[in-house]
Amino acid sequence: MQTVTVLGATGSIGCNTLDVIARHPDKYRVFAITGNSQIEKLLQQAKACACRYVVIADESRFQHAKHIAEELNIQAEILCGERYMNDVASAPEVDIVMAAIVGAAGLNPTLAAVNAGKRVLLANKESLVMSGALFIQAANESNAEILPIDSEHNAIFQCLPSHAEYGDLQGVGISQILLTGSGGPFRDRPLETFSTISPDEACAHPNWSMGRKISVDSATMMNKGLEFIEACWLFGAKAEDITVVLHPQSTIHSMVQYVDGSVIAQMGNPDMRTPIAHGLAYPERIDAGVAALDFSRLADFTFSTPCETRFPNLYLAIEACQAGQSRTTQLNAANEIAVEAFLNERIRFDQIETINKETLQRLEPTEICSLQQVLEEDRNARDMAEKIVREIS
Ligand SMILES: NC(=O)C1=CN([C@@H]2O[C@H](COP(=O)(O)OP(=O)(O)OC[C@H]3O[C@@H](n4cnc5c(N)ncnc54)[C@H](OP(=O)(O)O)[C@@H]3O)[C@@H](O)[C@H]2O)C=CC1
Ligand SMILES: CC(=O)[C@@H](O)[C@H](O)COP(=O)(O)O
Ligand SMILES: [Mn+2]
Repeated sequence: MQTVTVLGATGSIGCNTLDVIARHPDKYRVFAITGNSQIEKLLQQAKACACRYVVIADESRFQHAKHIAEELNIQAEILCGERYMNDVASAPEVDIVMAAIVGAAGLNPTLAAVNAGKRVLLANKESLVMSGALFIQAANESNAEILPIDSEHNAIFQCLPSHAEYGDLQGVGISQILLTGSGGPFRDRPLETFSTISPDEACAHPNWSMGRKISVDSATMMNKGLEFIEACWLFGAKAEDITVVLHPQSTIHSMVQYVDGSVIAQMGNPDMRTPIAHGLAYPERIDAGVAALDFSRLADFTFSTPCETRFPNLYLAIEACQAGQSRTTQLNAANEIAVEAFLNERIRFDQIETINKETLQRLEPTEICSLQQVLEEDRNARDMAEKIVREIS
């Protein structure tokens, strides 16, 4: 029996994780779940999975949560604040931690799990983008097992040879990692209408059902940019080892090309329960509740190169990746502020790029050697991005 903590249980990945776990009561038991604003949903989840602890990030909702827990007769202990999120991510009873908090808020609890040497199912890509070298170093020191949950990285992981050494892709005959992206909802939308895109339109991803922040990132293709950086850290790849390929159907989740001309792809229906089940059970396989791919019903199967004019955020992220850690920390922070400002209708969709680019232009690259420096860089870039939002809105 494996014991699991789910960070970000109320979100899209969190719900899918609890769904897969519930299919295997003989294999997994939930130790703790965490959430932020969706208190009733979180407590209903606690009742259903019979976890020992529930942690609420937002302290202002604690009393309300205790009240509902009493009403629902919930046995779990209700805790509140980041300290307890870190505790349930690192507790000795825990074997596996699903890191599915969205954005920079996920960094500290995810690192707590890494430092405690857990099997970490990494959905929170922002933590690697913010702190890549420190994150990987922490995992090496604690022997934490980082398993990629992001569908592309999970696919790449499945396509790599098991004897691949971190940082030596060429040594096992790999010539390219082919990172696929759908192009989101605006792949074919006339560019001159981008200024009128609404938050709901941006969140309507054609293939995946996801939280609002990552959905907007998919629409700008910043998601693919963050994934480019994430792939570099996860697989010890250099920017020139990775090519982004547009594949609108999201049937192939990514590929690895070898020097002998072979290309190995991982395919499946677009359902995050597949990578989640893979991470939970690795190296075994368990039922994820996902329908088998029906090749007789696959209509199109197409590939192209993403256009820089349509998707400038992707290229901004690749440039930041080449420029080093402080630039990706700054870009991630600016993008979180920009996406939130767009979702709150303070800026237009096409101004997300303006905020991201302008923030990088106004800040200098710095050297990052500690977590404290990561958090300082993140803070500075947020302040700068917020200033620019105020200037243009
Ligand atoms: N959804 C997907 O299919 C995929 C997601 N990912 C990555 O996984 C992560 C989660 O994405 P997704 O599930 O879509 O996001 P959601 O927005 O659906 O869920 C986010 C979760 O984080 C919690 N949360 C939000 N803010 C805070 C905070 N300040 N402190 C603590 N917890 C907080 C939310 O709590 P509450 O809801 O209670 O407010 C919720 O549980 C992201 O990093 C995303 O990039 C990667 C690949 C695919
Ligand atoms: C499901 C998942 O992993 C998302 O990150 C997905 O990749 C989003 O689709 P895009 O390829 O449109 O960004
Ligand atoms: Mn992805």
